Amino acid sequence: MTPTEAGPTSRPHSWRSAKPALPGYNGPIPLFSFGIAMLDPRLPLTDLHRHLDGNIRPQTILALGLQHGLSLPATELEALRPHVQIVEKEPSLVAFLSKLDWGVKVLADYDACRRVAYENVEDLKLAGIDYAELRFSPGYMAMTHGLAPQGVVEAVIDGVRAGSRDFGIKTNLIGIMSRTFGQAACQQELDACLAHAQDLVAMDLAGDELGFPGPLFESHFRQVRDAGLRITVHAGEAAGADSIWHAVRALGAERIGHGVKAIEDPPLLDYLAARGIGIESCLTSNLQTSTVSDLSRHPLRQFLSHGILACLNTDDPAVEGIDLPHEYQVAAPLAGLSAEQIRQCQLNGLTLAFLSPEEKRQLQAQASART
Ligand SMILES: O=c1[nH]cnc2c1ncn2[C@@H]1O[C@H](CO)[C@@H](O)[C@H]1O
Ligand SMILES: [Zn+2]
Repeated sequence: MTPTEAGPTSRPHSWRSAKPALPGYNGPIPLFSFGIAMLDPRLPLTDLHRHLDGNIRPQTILALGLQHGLSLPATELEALRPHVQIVEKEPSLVAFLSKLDWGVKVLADYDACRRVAYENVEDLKLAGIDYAELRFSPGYMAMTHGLAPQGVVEAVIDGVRAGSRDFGIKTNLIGIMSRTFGQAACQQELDACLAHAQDLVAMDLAGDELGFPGPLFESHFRQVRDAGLRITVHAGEAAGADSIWHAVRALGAERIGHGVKAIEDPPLLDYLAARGIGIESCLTSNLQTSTVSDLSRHPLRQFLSHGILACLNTDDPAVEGIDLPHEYQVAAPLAGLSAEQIRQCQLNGLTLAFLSPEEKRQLQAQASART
């Protein structure tokens, strides 16, 4: 794929699904989402919640499958697509997550991990993103072919660093513990990440929130805090507001991934707003996991009007068949956000980034300088 000149409003690249990936998008799209730029080019565009291992291109899955002689459910792109991309709303988070599996099943060696990490940065460029925090689960990426999680961490660092250099995009990495595989597997992922703590900005907990609740991971996050890494936790997506309370009070989360269920607990809304705890919203993902039944019912606009620092992000863009411009230009208007609230999300992305004040100033200065 050749990198193209892509501004923030460029169309998704051709390997994305040709049509909107969702039943929810077949309805009318508000007129005001056309013709009015929902992205402010004078502000940096950030994606703070983006799984690198949930953004493996379908073509790359095919290519790696062929290269390593693996048997895939299909040998052509269009036939493979329904196995690796959401084509219909899934009934649950766990059903949605199974769509990520083929992407990691083709990671047969460290070069494959390096390749997908590198391509992830090219995708940022194609989407017009200025800064991203790419998160990944080394154990999940390692498990099919018996790779060492620490080797995966090294390959991902290497690939993302090369991509950042070649495509000129600022990135940071967040390590994920995949709760779905239990406490011991998470400890292995944590050990692999902490061996390279200087190359990561934060740790996260992702996967099956209902089956593996936060209290199982308190000792893990004690180690994360001791290592001086920042903390974001997936919470209030499949489980309720209690899961968010636990993430902020017991695990030390400064940001919450999704946090949709906070809307059920007004004192929690007050708490998040008062403490400046960010909510990393991922609108299309929340629709595709059936966390919300319809984007018009998504609580993001209420979070914003409550003064919570919420921002717009992708989650697993290749699996969802979207990228960040779609979230700003289509999903956010469908979720009832005003143009001013959408701009506030863009601002909040910079505020919430795991960057120093000086790095934020630099990103802002670069955006201000473009015409
Ligand atoms: O929306 C999500 N909610 C919870 N966990 C997720 C989501 N998307 C991906 N993962 C999980 O993150 C790890 C890979 O980075 C895997 O554990 C995957 O299941
Ligand atoms: Zn996520």
